[in-house]
Amino acid sequence: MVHWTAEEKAVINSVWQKVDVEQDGHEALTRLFIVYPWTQRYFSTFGDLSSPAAIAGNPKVHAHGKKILGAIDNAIHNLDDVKGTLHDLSEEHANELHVDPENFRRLGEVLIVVLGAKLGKAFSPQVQHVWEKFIAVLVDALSHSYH
Ligand code: HEM
Repeated sequence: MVHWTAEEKAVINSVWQKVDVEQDGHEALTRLFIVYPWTQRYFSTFGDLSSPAAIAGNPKVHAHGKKILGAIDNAIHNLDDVKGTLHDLSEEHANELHVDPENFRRLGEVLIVVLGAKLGKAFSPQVQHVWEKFIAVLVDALSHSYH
């Protein structure tokens, strides 16, 4: 079981309060598709992803980014049981969507970049350190059904 100190929880929550699930989710998923283009292959139903402008302007990317950050929001509200909270999503990604779990790390990485760009100096090394732990817990929970 993951242990969180009161300080770690406070850091995660104070950053998350500044996040706009819709806008920042859109930015994170746009970044995922541009930085790691092979991740697009799972989203053949999304239509035009042929250029950075097409990706950024695609309404399905917008809607799906919000869904992803909505799930992360749920995990943050349940820090003491991230694994249980994301259990069904892990099953779905493993058994129905067949997403290579390495891609969860990539999503975590672009989220860190989005947070860093948004918070600037407030996203200090200490804050990043706590967020890297959260991302590791998130990736582990989503990867659970692959084990
Ligand atoms: C790491 C954080 C991630 C979270 C929290 C997350 C969350 C979600 C959520 C909430 C859904 C909607 C599930 C539903 O409505 O039943 C979803 C669907 C999906 N996810 Fe993820 N996801 C993540 C990463 C990824 C990655 C990295 C990929 C692939 C590269 C991926 C591929 C998909 C696909 C293909 C769908 C179905 C999309 C559709 O057809 O509407 N996910 N995900």
